[in-house]
Amino acid sequence: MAPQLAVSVLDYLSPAAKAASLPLLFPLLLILLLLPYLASASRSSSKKLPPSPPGALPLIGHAHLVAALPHSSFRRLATQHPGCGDFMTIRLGAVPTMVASSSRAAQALLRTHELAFSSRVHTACVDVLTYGPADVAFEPYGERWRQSRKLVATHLLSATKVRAYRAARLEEVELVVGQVRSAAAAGVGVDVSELTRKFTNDMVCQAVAGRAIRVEGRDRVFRDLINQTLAILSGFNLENFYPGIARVAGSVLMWPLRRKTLRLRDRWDDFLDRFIDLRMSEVGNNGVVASADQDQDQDDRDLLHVLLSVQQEYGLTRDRIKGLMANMVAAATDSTFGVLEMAMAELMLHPDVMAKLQAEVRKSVPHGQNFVTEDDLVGMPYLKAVVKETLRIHPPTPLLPRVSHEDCVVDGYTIPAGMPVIVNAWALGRDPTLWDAAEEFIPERFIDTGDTTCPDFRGMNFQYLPFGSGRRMCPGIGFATAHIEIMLANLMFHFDWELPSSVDTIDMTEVFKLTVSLKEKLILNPKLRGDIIA
Ligand code: HEM
Repeated sequence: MAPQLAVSVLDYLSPAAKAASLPLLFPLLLILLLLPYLASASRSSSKKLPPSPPGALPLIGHAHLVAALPHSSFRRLATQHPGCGDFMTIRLGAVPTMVASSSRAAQALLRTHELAFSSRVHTACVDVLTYGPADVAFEPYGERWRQSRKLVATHLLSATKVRAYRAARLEEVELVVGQVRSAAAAGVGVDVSELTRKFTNDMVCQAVAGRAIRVEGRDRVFRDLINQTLAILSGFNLENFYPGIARVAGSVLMWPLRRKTLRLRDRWDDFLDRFIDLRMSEVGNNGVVASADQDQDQDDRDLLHVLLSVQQEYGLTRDRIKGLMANMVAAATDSTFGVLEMAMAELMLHPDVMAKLQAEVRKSVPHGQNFVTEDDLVGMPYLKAVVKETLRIHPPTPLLPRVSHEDCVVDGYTIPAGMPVIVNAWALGRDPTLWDAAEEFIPERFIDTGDTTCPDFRGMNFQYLPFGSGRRMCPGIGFATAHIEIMLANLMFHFDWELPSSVDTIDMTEVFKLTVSLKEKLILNPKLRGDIIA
């Protein structure tokens, strides 16, 4: 979904192939490019689509107007052009895409016509990397998606399961605090981005595949696979912009990307198969894992164990098990870590907010206790407000990608089946008509004062959708917030934080790879509180 939109189609060829084939390729490409463009333009002209901002060029449409941060470009186009504020049609290559930028538009799509927009676009690359798709995130809406979603919601992400991991979470937090403490003692900086990313990745991997994931650096392999998967999914893909050409000349033009994707999928296979085989040999019993009813200690079971135990009952193929495992780790890691990174960056930019948060955390922990536990979090409304404000101003998944699976009339516009639809959740969180001082970081807006109602992020407030809304909304809210809150609280409890002497301020430049994170690593100097028991 996250396109390097301005990339030329020719970038797909190797330098040698490019040189040899340019004279022949160019006219051919031009014809091929024009055909689907004209065909789709004439098809869509018979429907009344939302207005388009001016400036579309033949062949590439609005792609040149969409920069590296598409959420920001979409908002600029929506606010600058009259009539585009709610819905607009952006043409990316040959593909018309509807973008919804207001709370009213989000509500129309995600509540009034929710069912019609409850699928996602998937391409051949997505299918290869998601085993079908056989995961939760890309699987089209239907019976199989419902079954997969129920499996992960019950056996990985339910409140009971999230609670069951609280001891493991605290153990991981202690490891991180130990590392930061060593850095503080040595007077050196720590890479907060790396620490929080590793913390999230380790916890997610453990919940999905058990503690053995950490043996011999397997968690690092998992992370590398995810990084490469996100790079492919967020990079330029001819199929996303010129599906007609991809169909006609796909085998030639898409070969380099396809080869890269297949190689990556082989690495996923190698990794996940070994893991599944190992688990089956460990449980013995001819590889038959105890069923949910037979298993005494159900809360502690990781997702792989559960999937193997219900494999026969649900008719799960091995590929589907692999798709679900990979999907959970990929969906959970960067989004959750992104909030921790951005929260720490905003706190550094707002020392008054950091001081207020530290005061709340430090006073809520009983005297003599040397870590914040999850029981202590109950008395920390400001911590929760800081997390919510971070999610408002920096939602890690800024765009909600959907596709219409039937023709649908929305607000007088006819959206044809198969049209990609994007809700710009980032724009909603920064809409000045919905939020006072919308661009400012003010956690107080999320403190419930009794006379105002604070927006909640559970998908019913259409001005604030960091986790999406409707049946495709994020199932990992409880899992994510549990990790973010306990880690942030402990970072505030144990340490004071300073910028390295070589730096004046935090560089908030973002990069977008389906999720958003800081472009530069967040390096900070921790100072250990004098009064804390080591
Ligand atoms: C702060 C952290 C997170 C944020 C901000 C976030 C945000 C989102 C958003 C915006 C969506 C798309 C929703 C829509 O289309 O309406 C989504 C989907 C999803 N998220 Fe999260 N997420 C986070 C953490 C997690 C975690 C921890 C997990 C799992 C352990 C997870 C699993 C998923 C899955 C499986 C989907 C696809 C759901 C579907 O299509 O049915 N997410 N997330």
